[in-house]
Amino acid sequence: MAPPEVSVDVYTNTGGKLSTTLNPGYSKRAYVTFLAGTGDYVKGVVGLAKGLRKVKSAYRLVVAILPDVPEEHREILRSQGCIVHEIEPIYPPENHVQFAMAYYVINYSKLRIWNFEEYSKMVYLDADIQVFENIDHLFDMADGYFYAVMDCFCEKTWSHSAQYSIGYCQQCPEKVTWPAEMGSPPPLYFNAGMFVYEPSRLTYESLLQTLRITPPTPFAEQDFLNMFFQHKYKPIPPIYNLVLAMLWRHRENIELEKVKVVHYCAAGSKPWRYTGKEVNMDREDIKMLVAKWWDVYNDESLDFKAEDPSPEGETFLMPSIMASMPEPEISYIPAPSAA
Ligand SMILES: O=c1ccn([C@@H]2O[C@H](COP(=O)(O)OP(=O)(O)O[C@H]3O[C@H](CO)[C@H](O)[C@H](O)[C@H]3O)[C@@H](O)[C@H]2O)c(=O)[nH]1
Ligand SMILES: O[C@H]1[C@H](O)[C@@H](O)[C@H](O)[C@@H](O)[C@H]1O
Ligand SMILES: [Mn+2]
Repeated sequence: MAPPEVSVDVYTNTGGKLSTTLNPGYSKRAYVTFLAGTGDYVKGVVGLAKGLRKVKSAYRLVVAILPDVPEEHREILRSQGCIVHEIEPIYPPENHVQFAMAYYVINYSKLRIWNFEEYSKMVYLDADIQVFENIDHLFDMADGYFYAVMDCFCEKTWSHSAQYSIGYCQQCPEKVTWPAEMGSPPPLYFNAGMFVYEPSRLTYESLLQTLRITPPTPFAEQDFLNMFFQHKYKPIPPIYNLVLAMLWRHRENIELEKVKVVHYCAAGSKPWRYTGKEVNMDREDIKMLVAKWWDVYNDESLDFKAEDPSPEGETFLMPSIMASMPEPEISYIPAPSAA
């Protein structure tokens, strides 16, 4: 049976409030990011909030913050229209593991976002991500899966892995094939800087319980989520999370002009720390993408204004329109053959 239509207040990312008759399901969507510490990642979140506004996203940005984020930074985020949601840190079980980056340990706290049950569907985005085109259609994909973009194993951060020492990457599995004597190739592995998921108390509890018996590994919660959602994972095209190393490792897999979401994760590429000195950082495409991030960040017209009326042509999808919409065009990347 169809859910009842009720009148609800919907706050849009552009600051408007739409009081209208809707299927309540559509108001229960939001973007979510994560912020820890007193450092400069807060700039990334501000940039992201402004980026989502620029592309006229219909949904708010929730920021899951650890207790160590200073009040001053929380205030900046609220003044940019973000919903600030404090979470408790999560620590993995004790183990002597070397994380690919020492600070990755804090990322286990991200698991708390499965407890945000006031939302039925969320799109998680790292603070070092920028959205250059509207991706609201990702919320319309079928429930019951975990959607994310396949990662690349070619950078030095992967040097601890078998993939790296063999020279195997799932982005070009035919180039260096997985040695038969090592069994079947590893399952598809996603980058956990961007994903589409459904908050659920049951899943949340299962995540925490599983973590208790799972020793930490170099890519922290990214490895953990890959293991946990292995059978629910559906790859989406790299335009939804351009891991920058793809530009010099697998250029043939990327249509740069079609990219909607850029992930400034390569060493030296965080726009707010960018110097251009690190390896690959003097590339023209990188300079262009860093400049594009700054354009959004510095654009005062994108600052949140609480009194703004909802703009005309807001891309808010009414159920009746939704019904006549074609399915979003997602061409799933085929899995590499197990042979
Ligand atoms: O001091 C910090 C460090 C990190 N973060 C948050 O944690 C996220 C993850 O950190 P990075 O973006 O620096 O990490 P990478 O993109 O290099 O790492 C990748 O691997 C990580 C393994 O823990 C995570 O899965 C992450 O989402 C994934 O993109 C940041 O975007 C930001 O949201 C902070 O708030 N403050
Ligand atoms: O999974 C990792 C991780 O996201 C790193 O931050 C990034 O630099 C690597 O390229 C990627 O493969
Ligand atoms: Mn990141």
